[in-house]
This record gives sequence, C-alpha cells and structure tokens, in this order.
Amino acid sequence: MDRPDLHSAFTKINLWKQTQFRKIVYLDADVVAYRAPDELFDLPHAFSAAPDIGWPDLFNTGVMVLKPDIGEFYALLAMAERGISFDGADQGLLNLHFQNNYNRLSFTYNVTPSAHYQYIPAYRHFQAGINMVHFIGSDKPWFQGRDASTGDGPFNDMVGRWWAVYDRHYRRDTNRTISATGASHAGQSAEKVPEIVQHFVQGEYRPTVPYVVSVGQPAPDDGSYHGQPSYPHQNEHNKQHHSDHAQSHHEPHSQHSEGLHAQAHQDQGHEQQHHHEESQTIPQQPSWDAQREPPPPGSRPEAANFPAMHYEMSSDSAPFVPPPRYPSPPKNMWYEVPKERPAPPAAPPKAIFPWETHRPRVSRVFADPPPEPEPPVAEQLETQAPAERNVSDQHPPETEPASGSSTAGHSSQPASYAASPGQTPSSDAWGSFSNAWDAVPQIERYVDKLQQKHRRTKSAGMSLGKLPSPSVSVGTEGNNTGRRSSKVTDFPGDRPSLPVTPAPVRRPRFWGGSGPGASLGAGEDAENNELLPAAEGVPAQSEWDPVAQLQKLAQQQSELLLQKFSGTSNGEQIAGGEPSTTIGIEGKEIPKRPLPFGSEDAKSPTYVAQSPPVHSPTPVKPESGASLAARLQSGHDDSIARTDYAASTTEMEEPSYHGPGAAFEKGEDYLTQDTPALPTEEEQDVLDT
Ligand SMILES: O=c1ccn([C@@H]2O[C@H](COP(=O)(O)OP(=O)(O)O[C@H]3O[C@H](CO)[C@@H](O)[C@H](O)[C@H]3O)[C@@H](O)[C@H]2O)c(=O)[nH]1
Ligand SMILES: [Mn+2]
Repeated sequence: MDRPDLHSAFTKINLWKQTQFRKIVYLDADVVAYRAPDELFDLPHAFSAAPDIGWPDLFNTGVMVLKPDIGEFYALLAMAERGISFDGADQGLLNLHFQNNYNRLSFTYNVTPSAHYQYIPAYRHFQAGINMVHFIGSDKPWFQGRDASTGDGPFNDMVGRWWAVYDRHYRRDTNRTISATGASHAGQSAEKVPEIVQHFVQGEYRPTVPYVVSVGQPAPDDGSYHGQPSYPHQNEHNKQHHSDHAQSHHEPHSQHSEGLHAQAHQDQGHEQQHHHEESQTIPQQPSWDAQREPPPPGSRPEAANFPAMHYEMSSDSAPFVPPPRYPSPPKNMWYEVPKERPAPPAAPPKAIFPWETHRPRVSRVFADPPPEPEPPVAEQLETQAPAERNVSDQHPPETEPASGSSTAGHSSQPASYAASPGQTPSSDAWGSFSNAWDAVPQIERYVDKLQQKHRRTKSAGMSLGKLPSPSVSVGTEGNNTGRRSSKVTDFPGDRPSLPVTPAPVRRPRFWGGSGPGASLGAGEDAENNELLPAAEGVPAQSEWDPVAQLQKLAQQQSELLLQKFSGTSNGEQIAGGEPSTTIGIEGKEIPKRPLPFGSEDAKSPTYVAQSPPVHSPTPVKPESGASLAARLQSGHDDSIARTDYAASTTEMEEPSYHGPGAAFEKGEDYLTQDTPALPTEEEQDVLDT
C-alpha cells in the first residue's frame, strides 16, 4: 500500500495472547470515540469487526472485539512469520485468517470517513448513531491541520470532532490569544505541549493559514472545548457543523423528555462519553441559539438526565512489562495456514466426447431460422457419439445422426442424409431457405427420389432413423451396445400412443444406473431430455408412475412387434445398410423382473403421489438435508446432481458454524493425525543455533 508507516501493524496479533483479559476492545490510535462503546465487551463472539469501506466484504481492523486465545495467536503468528497478508499489514492478515467467520459490527462502531465520501444521505440518516470514527489512510487529520477540513460535509464534520478531542487535551494557546477574554487561558499557556505531539500534529504547529484573533467570542472558563471555535474560519466551520448535527449527537439511549426546551448540553469533558458540544435544537420547537442568547428562563438543568459514567485516562505511568513467557501453543493444535489467494479457477473439464474437440465451426448464418434446422453434413455425422443418437427422435436434425452413418464411409455426401428419411425436413422447411444447390435439377430429382423412398419406407412400417432395439445395436455398433440398449422407449415402428416421456426431469442414478434391471426408462435420456421442452399432451411428471407405465409399454411393445414382424420382412431391406435391424426383436419382451435390491418400494423420485403434500426424493440411502446440500454444492456427486430438487421441499439446514476449517468443525474432534506443533521455545533455540 506504499504505507511504510504500517511497518509495525503485525504487532496487533499480540492482542490474542493477552489471555489475562476476557475480552479486548481494540481501537486504532486514529479512532475517535463519540461515546464509550461499553456494550462491545458483552458480545458473545470470539471476534467482531466492522466492514471496511474500501471493500465491504472485508472487515476493518481499526476496531476489533476479540477474545484472547493463545491458539489463535499462534495461528496468526504462523501467518505473520510467513508474511501472509494481501495488503502487507494486519488487515490483510486478519481477514485471511478470519475470512467470513467474523461477527459483523455495525458500521457505526468504525465509521471511516473519506474526503470523497459518496453516501451523504446515509451519513445524515445514521449520524446520530455513530459510536466511533476512524481516520483511515495516510492523510490523518493531525497531518492535514485543522484548516484542511472546513466547510460542510460528513468528512469535515468528523474531522471537526477529532479536533474537538485534540483541543480538549492538547490545545495550548501559548503564542496566540484566542479571544478577548483570553486571560482565562493564562494558566494553560504556561504548559508546554509535548514535543511528540507537536511533531505529529504538524497541521497545528505548522499552520499554512495565519490565525486571526477572534473577538467577541466568550471563551469557556474551564478551558475545555465547547464547540465554540475561536478562529473566524473555525467559527464558520462550526456553524455549519452545528446545523448539520442538529439532534444528531444524542447518546442513543438517553431520554430527552424535556424536549420542549432546547438545550445546550455541556460537554462532560470526556470524548468517550458525550459530545454534545453543539447546541442541540429540537426541530419542531423554536430554537434557542446558545451562541447568542442565554438559556430560556425556567429551562431544566442542562444534561440533567445524562448517565453519570465517567472515564479517566489511565494515570498509571508504569511501563508495560510483558510476562516472562506466554503459554505454549495448545497441544494437538492443528492449523492450516490459509492460502493467500483463492485457488485459480479449475481448468475446463477434459473433453470426453469427440464432438467436444471436433466441433465443426459454424459457417453459415441465416437471417431467419428455418422451421427446421438444416441437414447435417456427413463429417458431422461421423463424429456423433452414440449417446446422442439415443434421442434422435427428439433432437433437432442438426445434432441427429442419420441411421446410415453407422455404416460410416459411404455417407460423405448428401445421400447419407437422405438415407434417413425419418429426419428429412418437411418440404415447407426446405422452402423457407435456399442455396445454390436448389437450382441444380439433378439434386432436386435426387431429393424427390429420396422422398418417395421415404414414403415407401414409412408405409412399410419401418422408421430407419429410429434407434434400434437393444439387439440391433449389437450388430451395428458393437462397442456402443451398452448405451444404446438402455433405451427401451424406442420402437422400430410407429411410436406407441402411450405417454412414455413425461416432462423433462433429472433422475437419480439409482433409478437409471447401469445395472441390468435399472436401465429401464432412464439412462442418458434423462440428461438429454432436460434440454427439451415438455411435449404437448404429455402428462405431468407427478402423474407418471414409471413402473406401471413401463410394464404397460412392455406389453404393448411385444404386441406391436409381433404384429409388425409377422408380415413385413422387407422392412429390413429398406433400412438401407442395416440388415440386422430387427434381429432379436421378435420375442424380446421386457421381463417383469424385480427392481434392484433395496428399491422395491421405491417410487421414482420424480413421481409424486396424488395426495399432498409433495415429498422430497427418496434416496436409496437416507441422508440428512445438510449433507445432501453439501454434496450438491460441491458438485462432486453425480447422483445428487441428477436428483430433481425442484420437486423437493426438503429444508436445507444451514451449517451452524463457519469455523476456519474442517478440523475445527463444531462437535467434532481434531483430525486423527497430529500435525507437528510449532517448536517450543527451547526447540526454537536449538533450531536457531
Ligand atoms: O507508527 C505507528 C503506526 C501505526 N501504529 C498503530 O497501528 C494502527 C494502524 O495504522 P493506521 O495508520 O491507523 O492504519 P489505517 O490508515 O487505519 O489503515 C488500515 O490498514 C491498516 C493495516 O492493515 C490497519 O491496521 C488499519 O486498521 C486499517 O484501517 C494505528 O492506528 C496505530 O494504532 C502505531 O502505533 N505506530
Ligand atoms: Mn487506523
């Protein structure tokens, strides 16, 4: 940050080893307290801090409430020794350590003004509740001098408060007469401002603007600062300040019941307590200008209802003597030093399917998309993976293989497309766009011929483009048998009228896995279905009992097949290069075998009984919502990822603890394996020598 002045900021971690204290409220030296934030000591949290204005996901380390903890200390020390901090100072270190596991304090405990503060309405809204102000950055008020921050605005308001505190403690008008009644300051003038103060408060001792004696402002008798500035420009400043702060500096809980009388609150002399230097005005009442008039007769005593808390600066002049030694790290302490930067995003997943690496480049653009996509080119077909073919009856032709493509090689021309009449776009589709080929009569004739052929094929009851039955795939694409055979809802003939594909859903693995019985009605289709809209007329998922439907289908299929294949053997020939299409289909009946062990009573997770309420999916293995959620989030568990959570009403439990790491999970033990503890001091000595 180019802040060499922060060279010692890491020493803040010593706060955590002050275990003689139950709780520490730490304030940066550049914090000014508008009131004493006593309540912070009662926070139950181990660590609290307020958001940082520069990056509000972070906390600012200028105000911290912490429970000293020797374990935390050694953890922080381990980081500090490695220089782990994204800003080179304590804020970068502590934010890495506590990350999001901190109790967020209200911003009013660490209001960090800046000269370019944008959110003035918020400041105006909340300013009455400000507890502490923190002058972050290198431009501290004492370097800038009091002339640097005059005028209206939140920043100058707050800088003015800092000077008010400064003046109360250090103002010595040695060579300046502040007012006509300056004689009352004679006693003070004799005192010397400590050199160190003069050194730091450069703005005060090397003023850029000559001070002008102000006449006519009565100086307070006790010499304390009463918000009545002594210099003309300060007067200006404070008048604005005054009006800005109307009704703004009441101590939040104090009752000003006698509000009928505007009051000038006497400052209590301690900045931590009450800064009612400004005359308070109650807006609905005619205001009394404390600077010009005496208090109205009969007004109540000023500040009569203020709490009588009193804070003294410590008068203990004994220097701090650290204890001879601090406790060693706790036994079995396990601490994983957090990574300074988040891990770089994982590389894109490795390509599995051929089309991921050989994706054809899109070269044609149509102004209006045709009703049906253009036919695929042969090269594309050859790279189609079998898994995609399973849904050839649902995918647009673009991603759909022609059946002929399985006999790869002869399909490097449009003919291969036409060999799949099932996918020939309608003539309407062709009419909606044109290309150079349309003018070539030979091509037109060729297409006509194909279409005739297609019609014949159709009438013969064979749909060439459809997926073969399980046994077919054995004959055509041996290595893909497993995948293709999982499809039981494809029929060599017309599709049955039964609704077989309900609204697209994800299905869990246990329903559709690779086991022989489990392949019924699931498999890859579920994934592919996701991309597709629900078909019209298809029943809602909730009404669809796959077990019943599949049995019905199995029966219908056998009947259908028996019917078809008893008479139309030429269907195979028309199939164009797939002579084995029907072999094995006959007599192939989906057996009524039992469901896989353990899932006998299982309903499809997407099947919902007709009676409310809706139930969540029934996993094979019962699992708590929280761990489900965790696995779901991690994205590692495929079976979870495929579960239909949209239908689930399971309440996801929020983890109750966000500790720094798994080893610190609440209620759990440390990792079973011991990580070597930090060396003891004796060991360190040996190591050092
Ligand atoms: O010579 C020094 C310098 C700093 N400090 C102490 O260290 C604190 C931090 O320095 P400061 O100048 O206040 O830093 P900020 O400008 O407030 O910068 C931000 O960044 C710092 C480094 O991360 C954090 O310590 C601060 O809390 C955070 O507000 C000071 O308040 C002092 O308490 C000293 O005691 N002596
Ligand atoms: Mn600071």
